Amino acid sequence: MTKYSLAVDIGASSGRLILGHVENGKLQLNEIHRFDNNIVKRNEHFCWDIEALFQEIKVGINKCNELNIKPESIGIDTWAVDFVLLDENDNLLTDAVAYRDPRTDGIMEEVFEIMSKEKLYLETGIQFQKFNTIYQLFALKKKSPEVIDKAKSFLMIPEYLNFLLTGKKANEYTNATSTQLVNAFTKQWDYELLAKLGINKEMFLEIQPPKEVVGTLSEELVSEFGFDMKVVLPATHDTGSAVISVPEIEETVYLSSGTWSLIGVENHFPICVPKALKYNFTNEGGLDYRFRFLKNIMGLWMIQEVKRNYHDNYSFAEFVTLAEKEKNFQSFVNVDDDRFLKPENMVKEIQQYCQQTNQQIPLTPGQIAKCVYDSLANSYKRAINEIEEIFEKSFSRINVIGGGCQNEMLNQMIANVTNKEVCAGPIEATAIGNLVVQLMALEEVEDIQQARALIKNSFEVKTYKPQYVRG
Ligand SMILES: Nc1ncnc2c1ncn2[C@@H]1O[C@H](COP(=O)(O)OP(=O)(O)O)[C@@H](O)[C@H]1O
Ligand SMILES: C[C@H](O)[C@H](O)[C@@H](O)C(=O)COP(=O)(O)O
Ligand SMILES: [Mg+2]
Repeated sequence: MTKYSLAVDIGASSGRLILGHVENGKLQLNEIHRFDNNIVKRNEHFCWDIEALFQEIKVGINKCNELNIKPESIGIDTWAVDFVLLDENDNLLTDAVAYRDPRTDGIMEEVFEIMSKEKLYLETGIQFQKFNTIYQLFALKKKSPEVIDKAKSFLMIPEYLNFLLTGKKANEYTNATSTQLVNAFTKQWDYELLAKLGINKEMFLEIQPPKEVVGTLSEELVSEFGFDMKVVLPATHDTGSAVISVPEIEETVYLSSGTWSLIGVENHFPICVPKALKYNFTNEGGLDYRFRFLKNIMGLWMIQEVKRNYHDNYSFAEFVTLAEKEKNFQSFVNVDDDRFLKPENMVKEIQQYCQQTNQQIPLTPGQIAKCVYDSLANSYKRAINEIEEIFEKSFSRINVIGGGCQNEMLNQMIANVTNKEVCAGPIEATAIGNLVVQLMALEEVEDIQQARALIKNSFEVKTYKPQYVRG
């Protein structure tokens, strides 16, 4: 009998539920539900509407009944770093505050007074993003120490959604590493660091690796859906799941291209050398305790905000078409400037940056989009140069995965500026990585090697060769 698994992949801009099963040696996908994921304002903070997200998950699960499919398992992955705290009665003590909220402004520097940046990096190997969980918790402790003291459970977003499904609580390794509170070598919570920060360690649970089963659905949900499922821990950090889907990981730089651009390589040990710190690379956890040596680049968030600024009058595909008509326009912004993390108006922010740097100011939607794409491609080139400097080797291939791999113009730009071959796909890399870990838990797939072979055999990737562009 065919065994189906259900992946719930919620990125920072959109969520999707995708059924997966193996048939004729290929992983067959069926997207059964898709929804927007928008930041909302609550109690003066930018937050995720976690209740709405859980309702969307339930809508998606119920659609299985319309298909007369009862999945064996479900697995949830989302963006990193964000969390909720529960009290002794498992009631929410906090909103699901979003990492783009300004509550962590200036906090990183305060933490460095307790533990130096260098020591923090040597112990955790995690990149310095001002919104890392460590800084969110320190900010919360400063503003509302009573909340931190009352907290009995720390759950990251996928883990809280698992709790709503099962009543069970578990912290998962790949996402836990994004907090900058896990020791890269022990792979456990860094209790000494927590003590120094005055954060109670009791609320952190034993870290579990991907493939573990959290539990099964609550009785209430079984009666609501009409069937039960195993709730499996995929790599619950979405990028952790995405990287599993890179079919040819050796000699490859992956670019997980979605709201964020996560660019890096797969490693089997953490690299915390001074140059990695200087270039702000991270060592986030991967499947089977691999490491994702990567860095965050602002990503397609910028074009998402541009789209919103133009009142959604243009689709993502239309922005590409408009940009292609502006081949002679070329201005660049530093995409990783904090000013682009959550500006009032992205279009104006980009125009102001170009004016302040004495460049041609993009005025049309096509010129704005071209500026974003050119700037992202340049940032990717710089990151790849840094990776090759650290590894003292050249990488021959770039694999773009995620929604952004549909941007053919950007794929070609990346090939041209890096002078490397670009492979694009799979689009739903995160959900695919989520699914294959569930299939491993169900013993349908043996290991990551077999999973990658299955993925290679199941999904087309499009190749882009460097082209000489007339100056
Ligand atoms: N048809 C398309 N053409 C070009 N770019 C696209 C297309 N569809 C989606 N994208 C890009 O993919 C991005 C979303 O990627 P996705 O991986 O779904 O994001 P996330 O997981 O962060 O929500 C969009 O911001 C957009 O820039
Ligand atoms: C805030 C984190 O850096 C972010 O979650 C990143 O790690 C990530 O995974 C983003 O994934 P998207 O699919 O939302 O781009
Ligand atoms: Mg994503």
